[in-house]
Amino acid sequence: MSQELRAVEWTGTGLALIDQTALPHRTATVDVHDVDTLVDAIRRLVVRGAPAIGAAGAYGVAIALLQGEREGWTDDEVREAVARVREARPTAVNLMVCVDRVMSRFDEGLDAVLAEAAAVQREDVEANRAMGAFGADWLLERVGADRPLRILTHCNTGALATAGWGTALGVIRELHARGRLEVVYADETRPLLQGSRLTAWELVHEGIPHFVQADGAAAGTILRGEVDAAIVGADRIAANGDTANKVGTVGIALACADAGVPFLVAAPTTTVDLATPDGTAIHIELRGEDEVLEWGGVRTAPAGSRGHNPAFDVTPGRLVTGLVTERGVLEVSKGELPGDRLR
Ligand SMILES: CSC[C@H]1O[C@H](OP(=O)(O)O)[C@H](O)[C@@H]1O
Repeated sequence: MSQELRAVEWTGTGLALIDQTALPHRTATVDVHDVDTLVDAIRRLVVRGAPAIGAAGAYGVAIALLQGEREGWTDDEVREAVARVREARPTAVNLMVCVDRVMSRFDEGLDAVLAEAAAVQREDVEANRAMGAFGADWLLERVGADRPLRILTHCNTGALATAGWGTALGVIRELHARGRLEVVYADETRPLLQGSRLTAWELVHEGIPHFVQADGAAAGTILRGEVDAAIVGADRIAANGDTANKVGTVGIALACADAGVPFLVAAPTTTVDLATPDGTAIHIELRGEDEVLEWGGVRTAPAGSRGHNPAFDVTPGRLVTGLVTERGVLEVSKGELPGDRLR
């Protein structure tokens, strides 16, 4: 059920976004008919996940066009509104790539913009399905064809984070569909708990066996040999394979390297940014201090404490065993680099 849900849905006159801040205990949608509401929804992670915000940004061009018609905006004012959508979050390159792709059809009018946005969404689901197969094939061939696998993942990379099926969670779904998944260890993923709230919600709905664990448990789980591989998503992948992903990812990669456990990144090629040479050039979003100082509106840290809240970290390409894309698996740590292979 959850694998088929649509985090981003065009209604014909606007967007219906699953409100991911409300899950798992409440299902709600946010209806979007104007640019300010869309920018707010992206910034508050109502809609989140690199490919999902890419799809939302793609349709954001149509939202700006329709609002411009209602409010009598000039083309320049519509373009300025689209730029605010494009800049709503800085790290996930999918947002910029998808907005730019749809804007290439701006002068053809609303129908062309909607057709391009629909293509963005359709192609993302197709890419995720292909990634699922490539990733499952790679894992079963390299890690263990003789028994079901134990997989660790971080944050949420499922249908909620994409146009459908998922990236890393799409590989996990594929293993489960093939009867080759024993268990998933899902990091809760502080501070916004995308793992315990969203990944667990998707896994429960599909009967996929899993544990939710504290982020701090991940390295020990890996070093004790309790998982066969780790697989995560990505928000921006540089030409040398350095990968920006949810904060906490690099610790998992370091533990995998020490334990000799494969560390896989699953992402569509729309997440690869060949214009960024390496991870030092990736803008890491710093989010509000309160997200780490409180939970559910209740302050957990004492007054006087400051919050340090980078939303992502960068895993060096040398630690990426494999980059799973819709075009196959690049063994980045062995020198198969996105910049060489994906131009
Ligand atoms: C399928 S990409 C998901 C990617 O995006 C998440 O970030 P956020 O929840 O802040 O949008 C996280 O980095 C995931 O790996």
